[in-house]
Amino acid sequence: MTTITIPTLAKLKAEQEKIAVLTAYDATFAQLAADAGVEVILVGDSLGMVLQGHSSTLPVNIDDMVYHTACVARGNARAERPALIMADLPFMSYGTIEQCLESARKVMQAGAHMVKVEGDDWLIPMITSLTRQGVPVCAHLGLTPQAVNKLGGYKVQGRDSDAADAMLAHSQALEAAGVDLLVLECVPSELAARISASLTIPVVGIGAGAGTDAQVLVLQDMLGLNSGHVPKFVKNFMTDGRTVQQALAAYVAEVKDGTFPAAEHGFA
Ligand SMILES: Nc1nc(=O)c2c([nH]1)NC[C@@H]1CN(c3ccc(C(=O)N[C@@H](CCC(=O)O)C(=O)O)cc3)CN21
Ligand SMILES: CC(C)C(=O)C(=O)O
Ligand SMILES: [Mg+2]
Repeated sequence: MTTITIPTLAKLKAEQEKIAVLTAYDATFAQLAADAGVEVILVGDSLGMVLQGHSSTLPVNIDDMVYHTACVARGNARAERPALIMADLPFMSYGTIEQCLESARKVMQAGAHMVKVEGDDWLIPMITSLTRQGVPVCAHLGLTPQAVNKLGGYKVQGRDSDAADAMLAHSQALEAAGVDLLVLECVPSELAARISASLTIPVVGIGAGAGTDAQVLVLQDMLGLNSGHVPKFVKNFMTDGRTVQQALAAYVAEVKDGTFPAAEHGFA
């Protein structure tokens, strides 16, 4: 079997097969995730919270992302069927075209196959440039953790009808600008389903209900390693005496057959 590519993901959406995404930040878990059948590994800037112990993703810098992307790329390469590696561009590393291209160059040269950026319309010049340079892009809408200070907390987004209409319009503009994938985080399930149905590109949900084309969770969260407040969208798969490998396989199976997410993992 060959590595997962952008066209593979588009084909999975077209064939209505759900796509399983997980974060990983190191070689061991990257290989385990790929071997469990995860199609996309996200080297998320959530590593600032999960690995570094910060209370937001803002302290993460591009060198952190390069280091963890390189670790993940080495583990992923040992998998029987490597996943597609997506790397978050961290806070304030993509505000201008020049800075965005330089940040993307660093993570792509470290082994990423795609970059992810948080934001709406304002990203279009950066997306256009990345796309022209051959860099696949994932956009991230809804709860965008890098904007936590503006949003006033980790809260569900797009609840009123104006915000919902704006999110749909932004997602369509981002697709038209060339993005290959879209993450929707903490968005009412009905809105996320409406956006997913209106786009050709796959939509990845986290706290966005069962109507998206793909699901993502933070690896530690789905292994039950969460401390403190556990977000509503998290499900612990490390149950029933499972090994880590079995928990990862259960996650992939439940995403594929639609068992996860259940209604209780989404927002109205
Ligand atoms: N371990 C971990 N898991 C994540 O999913 C995650 C991170 N870290 N770090 C970066 C962001 C931050 N995320 C978060 C953090 C908290 C909530 C949360 O508590 N949400 C409330 C919703 C409140 C409302 O109704 O508006 C919840 O109860 O789920 C959501 C996303 C998602 N990301
Ligand atoms: C939660 C996902 C979507 C993310 O951006 C991250 O892990 O950083
Ligand atoms: Mg992130």
